[in-house]
Amino acid sequence: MTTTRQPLVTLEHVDKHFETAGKTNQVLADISFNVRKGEFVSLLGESGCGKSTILNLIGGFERPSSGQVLLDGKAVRNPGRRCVMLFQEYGLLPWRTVLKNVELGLEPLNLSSSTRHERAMAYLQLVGLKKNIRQFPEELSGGMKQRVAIARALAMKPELILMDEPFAALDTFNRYYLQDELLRLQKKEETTIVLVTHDIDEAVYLSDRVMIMKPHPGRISKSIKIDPAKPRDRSHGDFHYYRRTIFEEFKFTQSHEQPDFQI
Ligand SMILES: Nc1ncnc2c1ncn2[C@@H]1O[C@H](COP(=O)(O)OP(=O)(O)OP(=O)(O)O)[C@@H](O)[C@H]1O
Repeated sequence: MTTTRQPLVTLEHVDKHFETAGKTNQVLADISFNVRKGEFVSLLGESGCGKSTILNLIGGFERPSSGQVLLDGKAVRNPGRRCVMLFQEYGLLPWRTVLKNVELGLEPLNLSSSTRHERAMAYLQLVGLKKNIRQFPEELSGGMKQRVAIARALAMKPELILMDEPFAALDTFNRYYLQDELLRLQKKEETTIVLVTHDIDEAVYLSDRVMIMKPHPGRISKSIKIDPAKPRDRSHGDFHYYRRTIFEEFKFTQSHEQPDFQI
């Protein structure tokens, strides 16, 4: 969509290792890629190949062992307000209601309390939780908790959203609905999104580019540009072409075991 724009995110020759029980575990090797402003990029790869670690590096929650991670040309050293991370485990505060959890993300933004309330309500309506605003997280299903987390991230209107399997706990109907809403809002607000997923269908539906990762150590093996205009038709031949192209990338390297993908 916005392929002529400047990079917002740049990874240059990033290596990452962790020291665990006296042993070095090299998780990422020589990762280099850009994400342009307004672009939607997915990271797709088997469990443990380092996808979440890449998000943590971009978000400033981890530092590279070597190489660098840049946001708008400046080295990322800490988490900042320009970027919101949507965690797998929702990150909701159990003692705050649904509404107060969404308002929480807006508290540092210096908005009036009425603006904060209105914005939180608008995004809760978007994710279909307007009737649940006074409930607490423990009273919600996993999918509902994730919808609260999505509403909170979107309400903050960040330049960059990092999403770690945000739709995995949702049923198909809610997943498709929220995927469409996410694309609509992303286009309107020109948000840049990096998504981690195991779901090939989801990656093809949402992304401008899919980065395929291979493990041990984690590296980018291929970058596939997804050309058809959005919203895409999941039943169209083009869509199946991209699904098949991506699936083939895994099929021949993992013949010893079943890939943990949804297709
Ligand atoms: N803070 C940490 N300390 C030690 N090891 C870590 C840490 N974070 C991640 N790892 C290791 O790095 C490797 C990659 O983990 P990561 O969560 O990035 O993979 P992933 O591809 O996102 O996996 P999944 O799809 O299962 O979420 C794993 O072996 C994991 O144990």
